[in-house]
Amino acid sequence: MNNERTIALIGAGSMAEALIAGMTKAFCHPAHIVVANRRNRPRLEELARQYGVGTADCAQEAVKQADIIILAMKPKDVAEAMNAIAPSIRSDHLILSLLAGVTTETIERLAGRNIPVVRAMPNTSAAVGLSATAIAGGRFAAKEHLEVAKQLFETVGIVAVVPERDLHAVTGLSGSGPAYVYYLVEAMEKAAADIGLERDVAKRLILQTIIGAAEMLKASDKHPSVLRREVTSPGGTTEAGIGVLEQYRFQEAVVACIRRATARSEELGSALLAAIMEA
Ligand SMILES: NC(=O)C1=CN([C@@H]2O[C@H](COP(=O)(O)OP(=O)(O)OC[C@H]3O[C@@H](n4cnc5c(N)ncnc54)[C@H](OP(=O)(O)O)[C@@H]3O)[C@@H](O)[C@H]2O)C=CC1
Ligand SMILES: O=C(O)[C@@H]1CCC=N1
Repeated sequence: MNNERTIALIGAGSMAEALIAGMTKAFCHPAHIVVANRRNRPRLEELARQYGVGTADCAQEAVKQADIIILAMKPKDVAEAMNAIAPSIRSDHLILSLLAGVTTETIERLAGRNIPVVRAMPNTSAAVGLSATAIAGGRFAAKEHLEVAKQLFETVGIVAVVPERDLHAVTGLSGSGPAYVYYLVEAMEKAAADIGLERDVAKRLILQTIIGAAEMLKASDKHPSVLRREVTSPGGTTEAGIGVLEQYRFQEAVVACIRRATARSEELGSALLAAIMEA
């Protein structure tokens, strides 16, 4: 908790909350965080009550108090938000953008000045200190800015520094990734109900299965296909089950899913840039 910088979070949604939960455990005292949103005042009060963070009546007020500005609104709302805060942005500010698809160049344009921007793609597991985050620096981000971003995101999980062009793929893979796992769990819960297992028992068994498999992947240097084969007895139950997944082209579906999410990140970024250039 040796960070003394004040952080303004602009946006108070799921990702902002995941970061607040993680940062207040390991990065900074809640008094060093000030949160602003567009209009949902009860949401700010809820975050203040739960985490002890400060709140601001508007984004501009939050920015004036801060050393680091974290952009945590949806990509479609960033132009409006940046218009409001641009007059209060100082050259010693560091902007961290969490926005899917939006390039550092777009943020620099919206800021209207040569400002250090670090683009980050965390995921909501930041709330429990287990985010998989990738970061990339913009044109005016020095080594020290990337280092600050790395330190901040390391308090909520692991951090990879990547070339900015890779962030679309990271978004499709690990930014959206927790949702794919939750979707799998939803399906396992439906199946458990279908085959007559009691709900709470099934929930416990599914959770431990997911945690156990993740821990095995972490602890062992075996390829996932080897770990899978170790579960699969010839003529046994797993082989029968995986055969059905193959019929449904499960792996192809996952690859297509991640490709589509990656393409969507590119679309979000280019649509915003086109709108800014037109305005
Ligand atoms: N959710 C996730 O898993 C991840 C999200 N991201 C990125 O994080 C960003 C936020 O996503 P998420 O938390 O899910 O979004 P949410 O919809 O949950 O929250 C968006 C927040 O932005 C606020 N907001 C909107 N417009 C403005 C504005 N003009 N000024 C100030 N605040 C504003 C909203 O306030 P109000 O409610 O008052 O309108 C709301 O608090 C996105 O850009 C997304 O791409 C990145 C990684 C993972
Ligand atoms: O769905 C989204 O657009 C955001 C970005 C990554 C996860 N959620």
